[in-house]
Amino acid sequence: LTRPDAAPSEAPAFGFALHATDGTARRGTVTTAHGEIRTPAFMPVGTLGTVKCLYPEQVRATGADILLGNTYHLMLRPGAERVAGQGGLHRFMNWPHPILTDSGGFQVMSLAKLRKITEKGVTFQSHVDGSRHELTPERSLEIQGLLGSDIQMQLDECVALPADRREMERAMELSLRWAARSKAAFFGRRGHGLFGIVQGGDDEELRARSAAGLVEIGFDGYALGGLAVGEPQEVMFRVIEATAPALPADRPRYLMGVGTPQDILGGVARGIDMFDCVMPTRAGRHGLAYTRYGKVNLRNARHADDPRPLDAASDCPAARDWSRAYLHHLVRTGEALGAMLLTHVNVAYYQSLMAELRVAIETGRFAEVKAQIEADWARGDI
Ligand SMILES: CNc1nc2cc3c(=O)[nH]c(N)nc3c(CCO)c2[nH]1
Repeated sequence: LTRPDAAPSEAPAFGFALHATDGTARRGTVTTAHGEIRTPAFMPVGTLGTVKCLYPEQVRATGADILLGNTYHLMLRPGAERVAGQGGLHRFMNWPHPILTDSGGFQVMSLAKLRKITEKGVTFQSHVDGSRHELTPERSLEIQGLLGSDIQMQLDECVALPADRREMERAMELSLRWAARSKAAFFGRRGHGLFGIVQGGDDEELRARSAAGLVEIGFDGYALGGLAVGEPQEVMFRVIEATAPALPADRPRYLMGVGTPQDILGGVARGIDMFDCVMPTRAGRHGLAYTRYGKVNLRNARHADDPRPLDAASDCPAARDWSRAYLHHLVRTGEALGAMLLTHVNVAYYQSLMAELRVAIETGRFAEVKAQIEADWARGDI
């Protein structure tokens, strides 16, 4: 792995290598200035420069190669220039491995107040203190550069579904124009990549136009945006099936904001390489555990006298070394250790799922492993 303080000249060039495919499932490696990412990969979300309730080394020990940070949140607190002054986000949060930052557009639309979208960019009021801010494709990349993230995302406009076709077309075409401005503004230090984001809602023709437009501009990777915004799973899968084949096979494909273990399994099967979702971390803080046999709600009184760990076979200490009775007690009393242990359980489960899928694709057993995973989920936690 590259030293976190590697001088730009020593950093490896940004790249993607495809090692194996099994059907449309892909096994690859993304190379960045701060190290390699084994795909299919799940990125735990570290919105404010922390994966909530976990130490960075715990996150690393679960098998995570890359974290996600957010331009919107970090530009408001503590400020991009301040993070840069502290040596950048890797140093600031003591995570010397790859980081991907989202561009802020999605978070503005879902969090900020008084948002206004123009050709230039988006203006908004902070949800924290009401202060006014502007994000343009150029300023978003300037912020991501100050943070020092290894994979930077273009500023885009994501519309909630269902939406009418004109609205999806307008946002898709604006995002494409912003993609071109992002490419022009991106000063890609060695080992840092810029991803374009496919929009177009649930309309396959709009998605095809967006993908073709992005490929024409040329990016280091391509994200599928505008999904996991309220549409049924089968709509999401249909959009992936229509879009993935239109993207270059030799570039990473990132499905933004996805998802449940079931969404991820279906996304990997359809050719997606990278995922991010707040689900494992957020659920952990709410007493919900993800295990190989499905979800377990530790708030439920049925666990009050259960001496068993969540998963005795897990290599995650939080799933192995404490009883359900104890976890139930911590959740019911609102003890911080409850959120810490269940976040650890969930992030470790998501990483173990990705590791199992990577091996399955390498060994040509993806269909068989997928069926076994789905059978374990159906069996449920007993
Ligand atoms: C939870 N669902 C979700 N859908 C998304 C869709 C988008 C999108 O279309 N564009 C950008 N820039 N980010 C997105 C994000 C944040 C990723 O964590 C999404 N997150």
